[in-house]
Amino acid sequence: MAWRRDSMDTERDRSRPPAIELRAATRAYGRGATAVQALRGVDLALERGSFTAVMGPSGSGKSTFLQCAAGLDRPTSGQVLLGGEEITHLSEDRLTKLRRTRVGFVFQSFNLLPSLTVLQNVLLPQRLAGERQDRRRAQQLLAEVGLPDHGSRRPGQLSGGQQQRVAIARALITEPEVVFADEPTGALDTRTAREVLGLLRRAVDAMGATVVMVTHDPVAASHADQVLFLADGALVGNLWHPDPQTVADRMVKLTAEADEFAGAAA
Ligand SMILES: Nc1ncnc2c1ncn2[C@@H]1O[C@H](COP(=O)(O)OP(=O)(O)OP(=O)(O)O)[C@@H](O)[C@H]1O
Repeated sequence: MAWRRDSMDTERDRSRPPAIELRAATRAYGRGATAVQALRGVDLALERGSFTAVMGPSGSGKSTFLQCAAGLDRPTSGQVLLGGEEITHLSEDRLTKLRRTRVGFVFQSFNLLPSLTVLQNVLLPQRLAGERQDRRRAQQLLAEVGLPDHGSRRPGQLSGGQQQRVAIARALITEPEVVFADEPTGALDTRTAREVLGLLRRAVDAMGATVVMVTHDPVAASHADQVLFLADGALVGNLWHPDPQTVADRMVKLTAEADEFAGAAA
């Protein structure tokens, strides 16, 4: 059963390196006096089988963090390790391969290819990586996300929530080390959003997937094990076992501080 992980896996996980690690990661856009410090020395390690939400005021560096951690962008200095392997200095070709096989992505806008069937979309990462396309696993994943009979349809024939379920199946097909989700519920209504978050939670609990999710929504964040808070490019706090109200209170405080800072700088 694709969702179940056995206790042996849990034992093994303890002796394995973190799924993702950042060491003193910085990212500056531009140079000299006009440079923007989007990340200012971020240190963190996220264990395999964990679900982490990343929050922060607008412009705090969440997208930059996600892009550097996922190998879509390179930090200006510092290191990013995926499953213990330093990826900062990999060639473009190797980074591209890594993104196709060792990292999964779920985007706000689903990003399915409209001309492919649902099943072909799920298989796309394996196809792009030149790997054997495991139709059985793709079908199984579609069943797991509640779409057992939708494989031959086109994305345009599905609702937004169903498309996001397909995107989750696609993100899991290669058994990636980390699934990065960027506002995965931003385009969904409340009930559908809850279902999608429940699926991400199940992927972590039952499959041992590791999920890192950027979100503005305290309710979405409360599905994670931990929330990391970013402000002005730095990690300024975290919250284990988050509840929506505590997350919302922290965000109000951080946003007020960011506005105050921006006001003082203007
Ligand atoms: N390509 C770029 N060139 C210059 N500055 C950039 C670039 N991308 C981001 N920035 C700046 O870096 C900082 C962090 O941006 P980032 O998009 O990572 O923040 P964010 O927390 O994801 O914001 P939001 O919640 O609004 O999406 C901001 O000051 C932003 O203006």
